[in-house]
Amino acid sequence: MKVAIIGATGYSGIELIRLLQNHPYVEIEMIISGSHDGSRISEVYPHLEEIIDDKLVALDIEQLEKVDLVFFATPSGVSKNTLPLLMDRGIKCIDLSGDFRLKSPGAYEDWYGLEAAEQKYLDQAIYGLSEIYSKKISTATYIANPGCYPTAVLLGLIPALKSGIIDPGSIVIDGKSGVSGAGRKASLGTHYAEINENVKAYKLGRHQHIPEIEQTLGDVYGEKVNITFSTHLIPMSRGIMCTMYADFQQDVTTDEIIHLYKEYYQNSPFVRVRKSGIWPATKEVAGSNYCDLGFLADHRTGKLSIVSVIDNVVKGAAGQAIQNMNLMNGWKATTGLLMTPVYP
Ligand SMILES: NC(=O)C1=CN([C@@H]2O[C@H](COP(=O)(O)OP(=O)(O)OC[C@H]3O[C@@H](n4cnc5c(N)ncnc54)[C@H](OP(=O)(O)O)[C@@H]3O)[C@@H](O)[C@H]2O)C=CC1
Ligand SMILES: CC(=O)N[C@@H](CCC(=O)OP(=O)(O)O)C(=O)O
Repeated sequence: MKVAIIGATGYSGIELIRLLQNHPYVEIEMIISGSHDGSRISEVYPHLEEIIDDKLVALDIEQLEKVDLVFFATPSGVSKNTLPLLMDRGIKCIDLSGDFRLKSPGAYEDWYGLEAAEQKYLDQAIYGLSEIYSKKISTATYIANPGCYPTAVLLGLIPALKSGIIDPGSIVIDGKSGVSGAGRKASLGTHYAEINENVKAYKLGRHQHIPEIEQTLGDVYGEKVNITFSTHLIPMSRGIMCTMYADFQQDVTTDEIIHLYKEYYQNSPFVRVRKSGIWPATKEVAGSNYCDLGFLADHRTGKLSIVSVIDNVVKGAAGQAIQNMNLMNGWKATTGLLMTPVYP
């Protein structure tokens, strides 16, 4: 199958290229770059020298008719204009940005501060949280790939919420991300001296992933769910940890919770559930498509704690996008994605 990548020189684009090198059924036909067209990809990223030397090309919608699927690895605000042109031509797309995740144009405009795509285009995109919506994804033509934090949060919360164990009104999420989550473009907030030996809270109460998480929790629970979500930037390159807290509605033990999650994810090879007392760490998923989960049912406080870790660029972006491409094509979800995490 032939694919194209738009926004290839960003962190998610380059991760798509790395992962697709090992995919048995995919050939990268076009690597599209607005900033470096005419250069070789290995000139922009020397670690690819003698591995992949393709020339970067400028975007040309007509040329995309040659490929079977297009990945958008562009910032929010780009695909909402370009992806509808591909929808009109029936070309399969997976969008890694936030442009097609929210079903309400008003919510997108409120949280992203940008004009939304037309409703008829938003309606065609399926939210690509692979483990939860695999059936819908298998027949989809257009995928809105989830955000990095929502992937970690939703995989951690959904089984407990659906089973009625936790009070949906009591959910508090503490999220921490490595700096690659902010993309490759330099900025004051991600400058070395600002980040090194520092931890910063940011976007409290106004993070664009709040409506995305609430939309999906509401969908699986059947009622509106509001969350408290606090995000922090920490001095590492890759990785997200979300620690979540919620009040019990039922009397359950940690072992019962672990049993529930193991059953829920028994056919989900990328979700790994830790034993009681063992907590997942970001290094344990680095460079891989795994989401690892740990649990504590604390009867002293009446609260459930859930720890969820992913690699933001893999399971939080390029890896999950490839998992979705696999599901869309009827291939095994793990095709090309079974890497052992990089440790240490
Ligand atoms: N980094 C992460 O952990 C995650 C990122 N995402 C989402 O994936 C998308 C890409 O993120 P990421 O790779 O981190 O971002 P980067 O900033 O690293 O890269 C984005 C790339 O998009 C292209 N681009 C930038 N501005 C424009 C523009 N105005 N019009 C068209 N193309 C543009 C550029 O590539 P070129 O010049 O080659 O065209 C740029 O390198 C974003 O929407 C992000 O929110 C989602 C989950 C996790
Ligand atoms: C560390 C950091 O800045 N992370 C980004 C994640 C952005 C992202 O990937 O999300 P969208 O695709 O929804 O834009 C943030 O918190 O906004």
